[in-house]
Amino acid sequence: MSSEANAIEICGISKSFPVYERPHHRLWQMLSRRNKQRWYNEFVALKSIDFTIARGETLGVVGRNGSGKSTLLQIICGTLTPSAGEVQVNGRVAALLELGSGFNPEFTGRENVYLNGMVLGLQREEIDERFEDIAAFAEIGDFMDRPVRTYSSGMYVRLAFAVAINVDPDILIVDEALSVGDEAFQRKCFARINRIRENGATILFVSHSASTVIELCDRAVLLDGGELLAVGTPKHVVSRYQKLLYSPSDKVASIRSAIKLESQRGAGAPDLAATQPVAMLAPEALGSTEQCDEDESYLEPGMVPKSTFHYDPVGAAIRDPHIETESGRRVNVLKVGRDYVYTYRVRFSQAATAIRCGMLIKTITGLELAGSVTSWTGDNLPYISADGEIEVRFRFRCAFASGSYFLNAGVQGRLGEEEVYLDRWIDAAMFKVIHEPGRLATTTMDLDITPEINAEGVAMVIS
Ligand SMILES: Nc1ncnc2c1ncn2[C@@H]1O[C@H](COP(=O)(O)OP(=O)(O)OP(=O)(O)O)[C@@H](O)[C@H]1O
Repeated sequence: MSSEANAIEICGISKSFPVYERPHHRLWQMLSRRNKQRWYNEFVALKSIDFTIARGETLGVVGRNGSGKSTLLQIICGTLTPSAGEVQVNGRVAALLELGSGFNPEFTGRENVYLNGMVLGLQREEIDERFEDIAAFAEIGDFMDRPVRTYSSGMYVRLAFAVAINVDPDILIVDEALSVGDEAFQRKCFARINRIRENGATILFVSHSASTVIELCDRAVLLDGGELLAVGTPKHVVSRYQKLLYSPSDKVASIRSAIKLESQRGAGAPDLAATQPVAMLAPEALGSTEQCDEDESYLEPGMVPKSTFHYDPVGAAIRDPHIETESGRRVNVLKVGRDYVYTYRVRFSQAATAIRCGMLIKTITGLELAGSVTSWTGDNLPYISADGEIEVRFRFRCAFASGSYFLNAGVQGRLGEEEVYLDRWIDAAMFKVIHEPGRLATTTMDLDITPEINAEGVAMVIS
């Protein structure tokens, strides 16, 4: 099956794991090999995956948690054996899989660099030559001569990345590793990945970040429940991934089948070589997915922040912070360009004066994007009695590009002479904005900017 034009050929790969209901069943299984009794159930993590990756291609792998991405990458790297099927890998693979793999924790960074380099096929002298570059890229200073078990996760990734990119890989596999480490380091890594890519290497990139996949990859695949659901341009695949991710749970099954059907119809045989043009899919194939598109916005009940921090309240309590449509329907998956209301109630247990209520919208990294207060001085809410309750409403236009956002809520006021926070919640609520094909915003804010190109005196509006 092998073709030299392909870096990786994956043919009918399946992978099952034994799952034991009770820990001692594993032991019983070992002891009962001869009498053929089975003490485990099989969990199928990958089901008949077929695709090829051309040399020099950058492929994004997206999918919900547990969809089989890491399992697939581990099979490609050779650290897991498939239960069925074949993988053909042409070239030297350097992989950055999840933290904890690759290095021996008892050895120093330096020793691990040599070990890793040799595993990846370099001679000791070659590693000697590259060692300074590796150390300079990793920026871990004296930690290079300390055992890796003493490293922070950021240091670990720095060193692992420094090794992986300095062994001249033919194939570089990156599994979300870049999400650890500070932004400056992440930028440096992306710049280096781009250089590796320009030099003709093949890159496999697993990411949950839509914008990264769209920016970095030539093509993408969507895995779901161990199945290859879609293959195509990054934008196309990411939009299908986001539909799955953000759809209400009762619609997931129909959206999943629509995507699958669309792939079968539009893309033909499942073996999609990179050279094969990506079919643009028939609109009717999406069926219920289009129906979901027509919903302006909806509520994903399980989508609540896990980072909520509630300061001790003094004299008032914020209740039920949430977003709703103007007609009062609760939502947390929003559409760009539409108006919404962020609202909460405040119940006072002490009388307060000069009351000001506030809100703040932040990105996932904590970058503050927009905020508002009901007034700067509190003069529009001069007094509330001890048993009073108010409703606070902040109407806003969703001017954010696709992604996740977090909301704070806070109430300030005077108890006697002193101005204090009466109640304050960090990450009180969250929302997501769905990616909409055709929108051209490139960063966090989507201000509906209309680009225009003037060519030879003729004005063209880009639509
Ligand atoms: N050794 C194992 N034994 C049993 N089940 C496993 C094993 N390894 C993985 N799985 C299961 O296989 C499925 C796919 O796992 P995998 O780690 O490949 O998913 P993923 O797409 O990488 O997920 P995530 O985005 O959360 O990292 C999951 O349901 C996982 O629980």
